[in-house]
Amino acid sequence: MTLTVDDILALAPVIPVLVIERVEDAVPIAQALVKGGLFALEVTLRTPAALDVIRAMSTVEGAVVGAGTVLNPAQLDEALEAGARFIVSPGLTEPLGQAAIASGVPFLPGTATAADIMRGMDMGLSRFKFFPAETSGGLPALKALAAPFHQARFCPTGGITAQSAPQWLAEPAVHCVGGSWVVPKGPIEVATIERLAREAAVLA
Ligand SMILES: O=C(O)C(=O)C[C@H](O)[C@H](O)COP(=O)(O)O
Repeated sequence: MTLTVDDILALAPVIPVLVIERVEDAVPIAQALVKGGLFALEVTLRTPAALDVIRAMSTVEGAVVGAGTVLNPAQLDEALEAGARFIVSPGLTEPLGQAAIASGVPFLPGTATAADIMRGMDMGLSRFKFFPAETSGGLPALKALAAPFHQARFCPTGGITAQSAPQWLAEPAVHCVGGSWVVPKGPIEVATIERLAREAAVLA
């Protein structure tokens, strides 16, 4: 099923940002996240295994697997080829933006300033990652940016925690938040991931 960017943002209040080193971890982690109630999974292209992780996670029923840290059209093509159903980028460049729009894939480019958002809107985009959320001024900055851009909606990411997420989610311009806290680095039990996902899925 083809989903729109709004469909993706509405799947759960939190998009887990995943940095997965070992492809054998992909399916158990995706199963735990889906079981916990998080369905849109952002696999960052930060590890050599990432494209195979996207392929493996895409076999898990209920998982909607996307690629993060997509920096250019070549990586966009690789991610799409691996089956990514949405694309997240830390920023917005003209080449990546044009290629993503031409492909039709739901695309969430990073923005941190009014000029970033205006560049995205010039391309016809209105859904953005706000990145890096906490160090770009946090919630006060997002509120100030959202005021003039009332059609824009955001998925703030970067420095957000289970504790701070509810304040972000209470902002009308925020559709969901992204964060790596659901799958912390290092060896971790799938039961813990499922519990963290379950807690994240009911944040509002
Ligand atoms: O990899 C990317 O594409 C990024 O843009 C960065 C990630 O979204 C953040 O690093 C997640 O932030 P934390 O939840 O603070 O770990």
